[in-house]
Amino acid sequence: MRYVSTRGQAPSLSFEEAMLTGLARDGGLYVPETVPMFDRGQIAAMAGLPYGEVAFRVMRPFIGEAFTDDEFRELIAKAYAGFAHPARAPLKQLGPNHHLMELFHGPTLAFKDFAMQLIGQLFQASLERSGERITIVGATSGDTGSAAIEAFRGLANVDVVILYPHERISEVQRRQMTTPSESNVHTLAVTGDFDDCQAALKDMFNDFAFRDEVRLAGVNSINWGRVLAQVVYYFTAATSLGAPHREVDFAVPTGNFGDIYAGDIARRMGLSIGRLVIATNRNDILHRTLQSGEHRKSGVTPTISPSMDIQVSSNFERALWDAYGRDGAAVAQLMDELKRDGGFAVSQGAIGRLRDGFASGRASEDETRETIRRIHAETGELLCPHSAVGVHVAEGNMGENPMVTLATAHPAKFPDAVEAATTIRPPLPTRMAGLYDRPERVTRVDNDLAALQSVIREKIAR
Ligand SMILES: Cc1ncc(COP(=O)(O)O)c(C=O)c1O
Ligand SMILES: N[C@@H](CCOP(=O)(O)O)C(=O)O
Repeated sequence: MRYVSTRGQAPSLSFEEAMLTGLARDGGLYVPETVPMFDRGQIAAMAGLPYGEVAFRVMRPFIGEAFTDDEFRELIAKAYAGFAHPARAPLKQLGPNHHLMELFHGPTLAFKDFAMQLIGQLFQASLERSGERITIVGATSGDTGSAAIEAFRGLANVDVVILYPHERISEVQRRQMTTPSESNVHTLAVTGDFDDCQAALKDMFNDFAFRDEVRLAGVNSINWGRVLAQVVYYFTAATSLGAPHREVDFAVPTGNFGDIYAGDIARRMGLSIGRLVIATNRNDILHRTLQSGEHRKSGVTPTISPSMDIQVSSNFERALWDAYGRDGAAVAQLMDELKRDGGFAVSQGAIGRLRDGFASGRASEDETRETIRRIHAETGELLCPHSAVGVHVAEGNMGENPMVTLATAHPAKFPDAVEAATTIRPPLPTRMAGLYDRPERVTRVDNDLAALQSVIREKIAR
């Protein structure tokens, strides 16, 4: 299995190389050259298997020679051992044809743990073999950062540097990143919004001298390994609801487009997914794109679902690459226009293909709060605001198929929003007791590439 860049100019790589490389050297994202397909029998056989076994079967065809079967099984087992629910990604019924997939039982209470815990294991195994030392730099709107720190803290051959937008994440998210005391963890509060942090991260990857000097690696969903690990739970959910014998729809709270893109990969592997519904908050560039055919940035507006306060949706580039018939030159031109002019018109053919694969909707702040209140009153389930955006949009897109909404974070990560909607303040799980008592460690940095690079050099020179 080889991986190629969405911009067509970087060398193709193996799974392990693509995982350690992060962003391709032409600025593109790595994607598998071909997507392996399962037949109906192989998919039917996954129903009811333990999560780790489905993870092995789904991901194995993508990893090539990087790990033996035994090694890979062991790394998967270690990755999911710390999850608090035996099913890992349990389904709950919300209504007659509507299910919620709870993806927040990992160590940092967000769906990011599914991929980050595994990536942590894969990186460690790979670095132990090579003896290399790397600097992971990540941009976060709150959840990726805490999951990355949890996965990499204390490792001897890794520094992990996280950029988050100052005052634009919840207190729990901030404390998860600023209270770990390990000396290889460095948290930077950057002036600006998540898009600024992600743009700075990509600029660092495109500065080859800096990239090579610090041996830069990335664990945002830029990294194909992140997307791959998120493909698995589409299989566990759909097969438990009758796939491959019937279709299942999914509604996905969406920001950087990594999670829903993983669903698209599952569908291309042969899983009977009907519609993939993009659910956005007021930062609705993806919903507007599907409606109008025009992909155009507007400013990022802070919302009660801060992890989705994103307008430059990194993985949409992967979907465009597919929609433009895998034409790297066309994608490179669109990305230049996005950077230079703030947007571009999607071609007729490409927007048609995107509309065939994806539906979309958005939730206002009031709709999000009302959904949290109503679902709690009707079912007893407390939703985090991101999951509530998903449920609201799912309800407007119900068809014949069962609908699964992805619950992407635990309500206790966003206690203010949940309390405002329900009067209930969701407590943190006991394993996180003490989060409010520990001292915080964070460095304020301006949104300036040279300033960020200089702070990173300082932090890793220990
Ligand atoms: C809680 C939560 N929900 C949804 C999303 C959106 O996921 P994606 O960026 O993969 O679209 C994020 C951030 O990524 C998140 O942290
Ligand atoms: N919402 C994310 C944003 C980064 O997304 P990623 O999937 O590309 O890492 C966050 O919580 O940081």
